[in-house]
Amino acid sequence: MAKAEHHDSVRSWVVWIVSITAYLIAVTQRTSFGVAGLEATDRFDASASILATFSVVQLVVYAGLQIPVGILVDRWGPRAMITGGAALMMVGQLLLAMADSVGAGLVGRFFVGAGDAMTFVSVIRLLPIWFSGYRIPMLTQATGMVGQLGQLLSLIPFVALLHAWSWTPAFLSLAALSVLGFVLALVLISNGPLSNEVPPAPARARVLLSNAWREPGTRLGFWTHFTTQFTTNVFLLTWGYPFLVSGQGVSPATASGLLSIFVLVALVAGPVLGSAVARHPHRRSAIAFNVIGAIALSWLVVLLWPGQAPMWLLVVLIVCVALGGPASMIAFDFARTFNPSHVIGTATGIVNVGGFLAALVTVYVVGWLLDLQQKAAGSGAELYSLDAFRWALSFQFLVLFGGVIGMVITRNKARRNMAARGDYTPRSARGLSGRTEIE
Ligand SMILES: NCCCC[C@H](N)C(=O)NCC(=O)O
Repeated sequence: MAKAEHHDSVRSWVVWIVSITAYLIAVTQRTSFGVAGLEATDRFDASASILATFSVVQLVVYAGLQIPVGILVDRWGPRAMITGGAALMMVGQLLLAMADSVGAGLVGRFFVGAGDAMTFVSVIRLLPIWFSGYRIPMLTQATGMVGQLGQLLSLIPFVALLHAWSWTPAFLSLAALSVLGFVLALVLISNGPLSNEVPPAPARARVLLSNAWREPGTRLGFWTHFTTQFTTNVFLLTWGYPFLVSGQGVSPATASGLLSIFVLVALVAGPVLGSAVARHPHRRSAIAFNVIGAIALSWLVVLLWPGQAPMWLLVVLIVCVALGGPASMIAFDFARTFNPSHVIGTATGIVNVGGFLAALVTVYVVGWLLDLQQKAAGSGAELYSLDAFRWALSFQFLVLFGGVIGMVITRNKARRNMAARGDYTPRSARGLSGRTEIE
């Protein structure tokens, strides 16, 4: 991509800092309900499965809105979407602050999920507007990393507020945080000089979607996100903790320590992968395949290990699974570089469905397989035994395999298209030609 005059300017950095602040706030809103589980159980007089419904509703809303959001980012620009997202999250947290029934709480969580869904894709869309190509892979990684710090805001100050002030004031302060995000985004984010490139009137949604989907590079991004990210989500959102504690016999405190390795790995691996992608854009899918190989191999060894795995092996597993988070950001690079600028939002939305869809399916099927084995073993059988986990978590290999097939097919298709345009040769794939932006 040619460097425009406004690229990498002071204004660019202001827009980026404000937009990642909006994303950080969105991740805080996203993760706030999870850390208030015990208080929510009391407030709504809820069972574990009702509590789980709150997370599922939020994830389904998030994943389901990615494509509409991507299309709207291309039509209205990222600024409207980030400010709109902050407004929706504010409404959602207000409703949650006042809610005293499960139904009212779920409506609040629906709004939070919808506002959250509008943020990340818009922030990623701002990067090629404001920065030159070589900076974008690093900034994409940095965006992902900063966003994850939002989880710390939920874990530390929000939990402290919840304990000191109770439910309503704590959730009202989260609503106030989104007001801050709204005002900052409204005042300081701009769609840039390219904003007048938004394509004109009707049928745009269908056309944008079909243009983005027909591009094999978008589908390569979808499958890359699908395959790299889902094991991280499955581990962090649901099955990691019970697998470690009940399956592997690790103490709850050690399990929490092991889960915090995810943040460490993201902080270290993000810049490494970002600079690798910036220096070797022709190696992007190879980098993703290596991470996927490490995830599959580490799971294979842990699940085949006779008895409980030693601590060093569990650490290796978690490091490999955690690499999936930063590796999944490569998928957005495919969306950006294979599509014309007026379709990048839509393509980014499509890509961002991948990992969340794979995670939703896997979380559900693993739970179903655990239940099934318990039923088959008869009454009194342990739900979370190590052997039950071995079979249930093996479902991940099917998803990994399906994702890799999708990646190989779409990568080959992307290469064929590029070869037809004269943009790809086996030499360029080895990085010897000086051409950039291939997979
Ligand atoms: N450093 C890991 C960040 C992973 C981010 C992830 N790939 C992603 O797709 N995030 C979307 C979001 O809305 O957070």
